Amino acid sequence: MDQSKEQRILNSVSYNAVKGDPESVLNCIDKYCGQYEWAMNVGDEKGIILDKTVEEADPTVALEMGTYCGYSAIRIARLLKPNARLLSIEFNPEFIPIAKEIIEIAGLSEKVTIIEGHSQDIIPQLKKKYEVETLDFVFLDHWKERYAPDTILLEECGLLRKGSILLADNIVYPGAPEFIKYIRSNSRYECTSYPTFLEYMKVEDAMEKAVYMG
Ligand SMILES: O=C(NCCCCCn1ccnc1)c1cc(-c2ccc(F)cc2)cc(O)c1O
Ligand SMILES: [Mg+2]
Repeated sequence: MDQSKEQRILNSVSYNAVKGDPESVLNCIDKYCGQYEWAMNVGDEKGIILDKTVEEADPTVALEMGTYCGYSAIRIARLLKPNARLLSIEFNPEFIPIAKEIIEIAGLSEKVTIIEGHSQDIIPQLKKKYEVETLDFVFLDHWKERYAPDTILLEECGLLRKGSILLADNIVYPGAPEFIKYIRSNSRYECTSYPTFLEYMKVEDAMEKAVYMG
C-alpha cells in the first residue's frame, strides 16, 4: 500500500532531524512541506504568533485541538516550563501514531498527551478523566465549524478561568466565521486579530487571540 503524505513527513523527520532537538524537527517539517508536499501544519510564519502567545500565557495546562502530525504540539511543548503539560485532541486515527513518533523524535513525549476522539466528547471528560482544573491556554486548529461550539463547551464545563488565552488558526483561510461572530460579540472575551499568511503559501490568513475575562 502506498505511503501517506503524513508517513512521508515522518520519514523525512526520522532521517533528517536531530533526535531530541525540537527546533530541528520543526525546521525539517517546514522544509519538507515548503519544498515538496504542502501540509496543514501551522508552519513557521504563523508559528511565531503561536510561540509569542504561548510565552504570554506561560501555561501550566494547555489544550490543543487538531494534533495532525504534531508540529504545533512540538511548538507549544518546547516552550512549556517543567511540570507543565499539553493535551492534544485528534480525531483521525491515521495521524496519531505519526504524531506520537514525531513528538518522540523531538524529545517531548513526556509533556504531550494525545487524546483520540471527538473534541465534543473529550472536553466534558477533561476535569475528571484528565485531572484538569482549568486551561491556561487553548490552541484551536481542528474542524473550523467546531471552533465556536467547542469554545462554548469549554465555558460550560468550567474549564476557562479569568485570563485563559485562546488562539485560533485559519480565521481567514479556510475561515471560521461563526467563531469570529461568537467571540467578537461576547463581552467576556478580549479579542485580537493577527493578519498573517497560510502555511507555506502566499495566501492571506489570520489568527485570533481571545482572552477570557470570566
Ligand atoms: O482543516 C484544517 N484543519 C483541521 C483538520 C481536521 C481536524 C480533525 N480533528 C482533530 C480534532 N478534531 C477534529 C486545516 C485546513 C487547511 C487548509 C488550507 C488550505 C487548503 F486549500 C486546504 C486546507 C489549513 C489549516 O491550517 C488547517 O488547520
Ligand atoms: Mg490550521
